[in-house]
Amino acid sequence: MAVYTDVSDADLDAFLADYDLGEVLAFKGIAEGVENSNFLLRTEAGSYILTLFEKRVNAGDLPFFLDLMKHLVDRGLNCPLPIMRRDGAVLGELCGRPATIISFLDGVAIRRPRAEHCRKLGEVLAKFHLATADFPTGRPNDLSLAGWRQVYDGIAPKEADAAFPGLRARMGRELDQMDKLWPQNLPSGVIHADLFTDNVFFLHNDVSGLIDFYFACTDAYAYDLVICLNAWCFEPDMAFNVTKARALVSGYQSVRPLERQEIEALPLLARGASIRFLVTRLNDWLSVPEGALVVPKNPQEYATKLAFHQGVYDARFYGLDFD
Ligand SMILES: Nc1ncnc2c1ncn2[C@@H]1O[C@H](COP(=O)(O)OP(=O)(O)OP(=O)(O)O)[C@@H](O)[C@H]1O
Ligand SMILES: N[C@@H](CCO)C(=O)O
Repeated sequence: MAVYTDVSDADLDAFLADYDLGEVLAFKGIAEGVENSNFLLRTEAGSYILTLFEKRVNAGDLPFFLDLMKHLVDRGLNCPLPIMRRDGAVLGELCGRPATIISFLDGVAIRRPRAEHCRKLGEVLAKFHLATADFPTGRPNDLSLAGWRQVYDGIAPKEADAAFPGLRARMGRELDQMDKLWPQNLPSGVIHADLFTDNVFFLHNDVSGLIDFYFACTDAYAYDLVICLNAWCFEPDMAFNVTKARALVSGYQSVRPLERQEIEALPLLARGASIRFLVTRLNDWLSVPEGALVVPKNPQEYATKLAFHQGVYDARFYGLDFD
């Protein structure tokens, strides 16, 4: 359960005094997620999610995320809307953390996606990229090359080697490779950057909404696509499912065709998308704060995905047809 910060009734009442949401009817910590503290909040006015921003989110970036959600809703993409306080602000402070209330989205996250879900995901991802093309601001990706290195450098070698022998050294070699090979100048814009299965809701076999925009940033569109490829197209035994990959990519291309340079860059981007989650997972695995209710995610999964992509020669491995 991702609850890093306990919120007492008195804290909650003081925070809600700035809102027009009526009496609290229910308030409980949410069992999913690893980044922030999330609570389901039901009041006389409706159902909401209360989020306290923890470790990785910079308070200065929050207006970007919250404005982005409003922009996406204006463009017809279903995602949560930040709820305004009486003074018009959408951000406050609770238990010493930046905190916000967003609308609750109906829908179910699919734990074991099938190819048709991957196709729908591809379509909605491309729509997201088109919808953000006129979003007026950007945010550098602080979890790209320099950011991966920074997280990696903060990982204690002894502890890492005790938990996962040899893994840290392999990661170091891959980071050196990425520094040399990372593709530049690909078509870019605002990307979601964390569109895992728990962040995409489905209803009646259609995508009903997207959540969790707190890694959104400016980066290559194709990088967002391979983050999804990693998160959606491997089986629980880590076998790569090319049918799902083909469905994902063709769903994406039905809305936004990839350029040749993007297709050629996919294997390297997929390696980067693997090391990105590998470094944060290994870091988090070794540093669960005392008292936090969280189940850290296993880094080994992304080490296996990285090894797969290191053996990929070109995008045909992902089910793309090109000459
Ligand atoms: N607007 C929403 N409507 C309905 N449920 C939500 C909403 N926002 C969050 N949730 C629920 O809370 C859970 C955790 O939210 P979220 O994914 O934003 O947390 P996180 O800590 O950032 O997690 P992650 O590990 O995916 O980064 C989601 O999996 C979902 O069940
Ligand atoms: N989606 C991330 C956690 C949130 O950043 C992961 O699975 O490692």
